[in-house]
Amino acid sequence: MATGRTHRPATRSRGIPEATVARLPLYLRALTALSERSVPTVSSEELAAAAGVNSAKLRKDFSYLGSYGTRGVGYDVEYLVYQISRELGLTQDWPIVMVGIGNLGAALANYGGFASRGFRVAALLDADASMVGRPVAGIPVQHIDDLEKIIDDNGVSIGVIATPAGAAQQVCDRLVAAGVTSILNFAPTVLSVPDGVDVRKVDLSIELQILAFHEQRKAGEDAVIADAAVLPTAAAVERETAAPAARTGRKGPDGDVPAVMPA
Ligand SMILES: NC(=O)c1ccc[n+]([C@@H]2O[C@H](COP(=O)([O-])OP(=O)(O)OC[C@H]3O[C@@H](n4cnc5c(N)ncnc54)[C@H](O)[C@@H]3O)[C@@H](O)[C@H]2O)c1
Repeated sequence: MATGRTHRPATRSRGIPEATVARLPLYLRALTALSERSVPTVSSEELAAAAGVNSAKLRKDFSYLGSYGTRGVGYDVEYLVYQISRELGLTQDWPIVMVGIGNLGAALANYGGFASRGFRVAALLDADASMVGRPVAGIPVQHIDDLEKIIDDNGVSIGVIATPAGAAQQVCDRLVAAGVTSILNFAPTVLSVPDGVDVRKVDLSIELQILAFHEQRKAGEDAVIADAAVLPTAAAVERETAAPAARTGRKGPDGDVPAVMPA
């Protein structure tokens, strides 16, 4: 039994590496913005910059799609939108269910970006009976007891979990038993799923912790720079220490008296 992230080989059966698949939504987002501005073509450099990806990587990624662009013209924006959408399986609608309609679940349900990208919310489910029938984003919340029937009736293969961590595994097991094969998990816990089930995990606090790590490192570098900045002033110290050194005859390793001792 596998756990955690998406359980797929590094290369998909059609020969597109998983890392390329992960970048396709970035290209699609940038291309959709260009398409909305009626931009007909885009160079690999412009698109790479808009997607926040290295342009050589972009050209390599597009070669897997059989898309090479036209020298001097670039890539046809509309065609590339179609190609990437097709590759990502977005040319069809995907019904999804969301489980756990609290603060986060309600915010997700209200997010317009799912529908515009072909993800239709088939049902919002919660274990709290007092929430049943209450509309969230115009969709009445249904009880978790109806999960199996809803999944079956709507042909749902993607489930979103936004329950407390303690309930997430049990919800996951029910989703999988009912036929769901892809899960987007917002609960801060690692889910165990059988082979053939994909789990993607979103955890904003982990992203923040990574940013905190970089902030800390930047602060450390700034401190080093600040220390370096005081070195000229330390030259004064050097001048001061030079006199006693001259008196004692002590020398630094390169013949000079060290201005500042390492901390
Ligand atoms: N991934 C992230 O970045 C991120 C951000 C915020 C919150 N979270 C996580 O998302 C989850 C929800 O957070 P929240 O603030 O919306 O909590 P919340 O308490 O407001 O909502 C949780 C909802 O889940 C329901 N629920 C509980 N057990 C259930 C079950 N077995 N079946 C169906 N529904 C059930 C509750 O009735 C409630 O409506 C938590 O696990 C939280 O840690 C993750």
